[in-house]
Amino acid sequence: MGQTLVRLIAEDERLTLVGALEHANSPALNEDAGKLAGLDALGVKVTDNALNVMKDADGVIDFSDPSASAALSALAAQTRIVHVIGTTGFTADQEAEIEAAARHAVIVKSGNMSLGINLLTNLAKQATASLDASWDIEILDMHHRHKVDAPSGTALMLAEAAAEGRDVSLDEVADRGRDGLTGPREHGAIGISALRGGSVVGDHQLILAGPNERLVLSHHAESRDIFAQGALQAALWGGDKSPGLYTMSDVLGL
Ligand SMILES: NC(=O)C1=CN([C@@H]2O[C@H](COP(=O)(O)OP(=O)(O)OC[C@H]3O[C@@H](n4cnc5c(N)ncnc54)[C@H](OP(=O)(O)O)[C@@H]3O)[C@@H](O)[C@H]2O)C=CC1
Ligand SMILES: O=C(O)C1=N[C@H](C(=O)O)C[C@H](O)C1
Repeated sequence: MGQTLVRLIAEDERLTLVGALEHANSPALNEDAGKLAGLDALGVKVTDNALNVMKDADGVIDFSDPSASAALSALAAQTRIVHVIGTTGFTADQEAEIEAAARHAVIVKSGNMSLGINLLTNLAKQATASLDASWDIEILDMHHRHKVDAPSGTALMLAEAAAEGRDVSLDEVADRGRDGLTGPREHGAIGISALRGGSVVGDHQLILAGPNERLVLSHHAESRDIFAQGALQAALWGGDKSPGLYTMSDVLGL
């Protein structure tokens, strides 16, 4: 995602790349961010000194790792810049750290930055609010073989929306990953499953399996550009907002 962002920022005259961050052991340190993204040199060297970069920036766009994103949110609070978080796979404690940082910085966080998925999330809520619990809800994600977290952040967004539509707590009804002699499906459960393989950018389905009919809401990401475009839109949107924790629905006005 870093390389995709560098490319799209270089193409957008509203935006200037002032830094590119990696961790202290990254082989990319001191490399030119433009060259790493397959462009001409941009004169921006990759660094692990986040504070140094952030003090000169209006925003930081972050698709990295949960502990890195939680730490970065504290620096965003310190430097008062917009923090766009696309990273997925947070623990409850890391979510709480980000919420605390959002008292001092504009933080836009979403498990999926694309317009299509954020619209689908609304549709998921509408569909599950309209159908009773005789319709079983199953959510499926498929991603490339390099993805390290499961289920995807998007699958969890869809599950939250489905639970909200049905007016139940996701924690109480989520059924994550079946294996072995599971017994019959729990009435009212929201099933969440993950497939990994190949170079799939990101496929999601919300399946409503009812008595004698099945409704499938699905989204296929065809390029990672859609996530980067959403993140850049969020960074620009956040520029004149008050500190707080926002979502892509806020950015898109959905
Ligand atoms: N919300 C959305 O729309 C999207 C979210 N994502 C999420 O974004 C995250 C990253 O995805 P992706 O780009 O595919 O993953 P990659 O592994 O390709 O990129 C993550 C990068 O972050 C680096 N990194 C790890 N720790 C730190 C740190 N402490 N400080 C700075 N950089 C660090 C990694 O370095 P190294 O490889 O050396 O460890 C790597 O270069 C994932 O959580 C993914 O689920 C992805 C796409 C869209
Ligand atoms: O890791 C990815 O690639 C993606 N992660 C996000 C997720 O966990 O939902 C968004 C997108 O599907 C790509």
